[in-house]
Amino acid sequence: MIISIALIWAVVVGFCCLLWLAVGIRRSRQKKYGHIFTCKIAGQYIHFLCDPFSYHSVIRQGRHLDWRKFHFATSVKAFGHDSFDPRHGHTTENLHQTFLKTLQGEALPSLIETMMGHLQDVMLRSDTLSPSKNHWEVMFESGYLTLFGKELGEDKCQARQAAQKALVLNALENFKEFDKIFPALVAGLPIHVFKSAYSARENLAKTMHAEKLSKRENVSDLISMRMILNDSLSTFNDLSKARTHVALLWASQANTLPATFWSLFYMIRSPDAMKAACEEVHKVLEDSGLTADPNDPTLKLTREQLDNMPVLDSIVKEAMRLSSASMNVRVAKEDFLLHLDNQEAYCIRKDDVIALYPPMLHYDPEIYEDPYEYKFDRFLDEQGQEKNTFQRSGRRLRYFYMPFGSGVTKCPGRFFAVYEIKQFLTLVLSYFDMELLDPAIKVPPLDQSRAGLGILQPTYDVDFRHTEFSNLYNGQHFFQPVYKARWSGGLPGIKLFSYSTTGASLFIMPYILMKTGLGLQSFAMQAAFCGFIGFFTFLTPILLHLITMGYVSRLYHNPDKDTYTAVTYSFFLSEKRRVFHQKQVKIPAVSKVFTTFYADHMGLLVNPDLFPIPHDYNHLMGYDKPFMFETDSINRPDES
Ligand code: HEM
Repeated sequence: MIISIALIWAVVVGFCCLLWLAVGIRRSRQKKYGHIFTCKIAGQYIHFLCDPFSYHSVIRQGRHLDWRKFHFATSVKAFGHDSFDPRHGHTTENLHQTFLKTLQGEALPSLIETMMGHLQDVMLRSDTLSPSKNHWEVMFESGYLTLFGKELGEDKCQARQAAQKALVLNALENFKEFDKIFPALVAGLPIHVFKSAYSARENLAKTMHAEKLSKRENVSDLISMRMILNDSLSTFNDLSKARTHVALLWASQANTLPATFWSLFYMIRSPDAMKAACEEVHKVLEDSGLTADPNDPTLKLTREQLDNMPVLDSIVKEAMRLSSASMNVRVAKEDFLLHLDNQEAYCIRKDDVIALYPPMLHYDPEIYEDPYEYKFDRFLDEQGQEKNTFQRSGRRLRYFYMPFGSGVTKCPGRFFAVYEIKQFLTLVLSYFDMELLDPAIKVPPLDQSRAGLGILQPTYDVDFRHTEFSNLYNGQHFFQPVYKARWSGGLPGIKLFSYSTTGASLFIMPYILMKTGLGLQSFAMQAAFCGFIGFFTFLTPILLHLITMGYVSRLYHNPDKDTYTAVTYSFFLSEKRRVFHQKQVKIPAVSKVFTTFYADHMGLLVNPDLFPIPHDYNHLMGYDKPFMFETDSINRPDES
């Protein structure tokens, strides 16, 4: 049975890739085969349901369909623990109930609070080691500590904290190594084939033995309760128990990490999304009287405050719509008739598999206009609140968004997962000015080798650049720059290119002199040649620097003090910050090509059209000040 399940899964995954690649295959299939089509694989029938209006018939068929068989067998194969299926006699735990109790409802506020604390510690606290800035690391470390607690408690001693961090980063390395081969394990390959992945999984398990976990502090209810139930209701040995915790680590991270990446990537890439998200975060903090101070990162957001962020919600949903590919699988317990929405009935045999593949919905142009485009406000209604109504062929859909699965097997951690990502985005927007290293970067393709397993990862990682706000304004709370140059990312690249050509020309000059014979001729000839080439060699980078030294890549405004911070580039390509007061802004009497205004005698260049809010430009230039007429200075007509 296990082998046939593995075979089916392997073919199902391959099939998903094909579905994905063949654009519009769903519609062509549906036209050709109707609302459902069937493949016979290794003697087993797999029915792919295409019509979203018929999904309900599968999801509510609890009596005829078995969801446990497939899930439990998959978990045993990948993680190597004994079966959770009560029919196999190793445990009587109702795992599903454990998840609901410890991940939803009353369990959420404490999970949210703990996660928020860890996120800020990991992102900003530098009293221990250099804080993590890579989003994969930040999310893994914070999520790991939230579920599994801290081995060394809240001990603030530097060496202990460093040891703690090293442990978590080591767990991340093991997690990545194991996660890489996860699709192969689900497809039925034995883990022993992959030596490094096997030892990675076992290393993780070693850290999760009961005696290790019991020494940790602030362990979540989920893990504490699972430890108790492992001991009281199962016959699992110690290793098997530890491996069940590895399974939970995987479930809590494998989808959350790529979902966070896509949410951050798409948000930063879309100026409209960024602006709307900043405004929303700003408003929630302001209404709650909260201030994000990077020098004292102790922001707390309640569940209600996070619920009150529909824009962030839509940003996350849209990112997951585009990247999720989780397969919903059920196995028939007996022969029965599956009634479809078009009034037809379909014969299902015992042990047949029924599969729902959400990307068929997520990329359906009849449900989502321009389905391959990222629209941050796709899940917002006209009032800017969560949109819950989607239609197809004029009929309201019950199932239109399914990254978390469906029915009884729906991800029990889904609420926490969305809160985690919203918390992460809120903190990024509050504490950092983040941008893509390459603003023109294309969306990385999805790694289709994981089709069927959840949120797909990008085929390559993307670099972000960030500056902590405290570096700009000693702890003053403020948000995104009021101005961003179009070329802010490209300028260092151009300068670097110019420097490299200068370096290359200096490098090959002696060679040219020797080869052409110029080096052997008179000194005057050599001097003339070197002077001519050298002039252009050095002139270009110097000129480039002189022209661009006042080129403002970003401009921040501190409304409390009415001061500005302009970010420019130095000769050596590092970022330079100039702080000046609005009163120090002087407009040149005659307009200049490379100077828009002088700030404390330094000429700076901005493009007025690139201020998202025109008032910001007017304020900078002092155009919003009232006009003053000095009546004394008006030439009065001669009264005599
Ligand atoms: C964006 C993040 C996440 C996504 C997209 C996601 C998606 C999923 C999916 C598709 C399933 C299988 C559902 C099915 O087979 O129908 C699942 C199962 C599960 N997820 Fe998540 N998940 C996420 C985050 C989390 C988190 C943060 C946790 C825990 C803290 C979690 C815990 C679980 C567990 C325990 C299961 C197994 C449920 C069972 O077998 O009864 N997930 N998840």
